[in-house]
Amino acid sequence: MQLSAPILITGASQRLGLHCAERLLDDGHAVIVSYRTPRASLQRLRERGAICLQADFASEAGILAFIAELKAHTDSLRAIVHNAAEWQVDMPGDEAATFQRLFNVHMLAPYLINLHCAELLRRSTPADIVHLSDDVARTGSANRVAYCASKAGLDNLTLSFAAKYAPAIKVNGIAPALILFNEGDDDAYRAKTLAKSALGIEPGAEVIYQSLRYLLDNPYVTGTTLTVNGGRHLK
Ligand SMILES: NC(=O)C1=CN([C@@H]2O[C@H](COP(=O)(O)OP(=O)(O)OC[C@H]3O[C@@H](n4cnc5c(N)ncnc54)[C@H](OP(=O)(O)O)[C@@H]3O)[C@@H](O)[C@H]2O)C=CC1
Ligand SMILES: Nc1nc2c(c(=O)[nH]1)N=C([C@H](O)[C@@H](O)CO)CN2
Repeated sequence: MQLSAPILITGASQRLGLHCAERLLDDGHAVIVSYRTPRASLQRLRERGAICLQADFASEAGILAFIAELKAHTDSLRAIVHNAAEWQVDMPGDEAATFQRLFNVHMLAPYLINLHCAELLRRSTPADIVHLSDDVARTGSANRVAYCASKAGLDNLTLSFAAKYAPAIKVNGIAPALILFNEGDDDAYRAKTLAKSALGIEPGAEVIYQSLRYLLDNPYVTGTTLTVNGGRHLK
């Protein structure tokens, strides 16, 4: 039995986004995902009934084109999960373009999608927006200055949109640290990274779905960013 209006999750062709899309389908939700790069994972999502829409949030035009395509596929939304992100180091010689792209993906896309799609969320009760941020916004980052600043700005969007859309739409964030290593991460990097948290584990994507589930199901939480970082702030 399918539950209410679809949940949109951006950047869900792999890793945390794909896991959350699969788990939302497990829980009976209709799901719409955005992807930038076609992957085999999308076929499985389509077989399970998900709508998969191609989108590149690197430019305003790409964001607005996605919004138009989304509105051609649904007239309501249960939730929007802004998961798409580019974990990019600062690029000497390409600083401005990298900065602009990261701010487009991590701030302009959530900003424009939230503004243009609020009408779709208002047709659902309850309704949620969830921003996937990064615990590194708490501390800053010497080699990912632009990435970190854009995620800190996303945390501020959580506060503003929570105030703007209450009580009809709850707006919250999730700020992870080391949930899932990347394939190219070597043993030295993995050991160094695990040592940064009090709990010292690579938990896997389910801890993010648990956090998302909590935010979707709790009627009394808005303007909050959940820290899911293994206790990094304690070290
Ligand atoms: N994994 C972790 O340990 C941590 C993750 N996070 C945050 O959690 C979220 C999910 O993390 P994770 O699964 O590792 O993310 P990924 O690095 O796998 O990125 C998620 C997706 O974002 C999409 N994306 C990147 N750039 C663009 C763009 N210009 N337009 C549209 N989509 C784009 C990619 O699409 P495609 O592949 O199709 O090109 C990718 O599949 C992110 O917001 C991340 O910052 C925070 C801290 C730790
Ligand atoms: N979009 C992404 N953001 C982040 C990733 C990632 O793989 N994709 N990974 C991390 C790291 O796990 C970091 O938390 C520890 O090294 C951070 N953000």
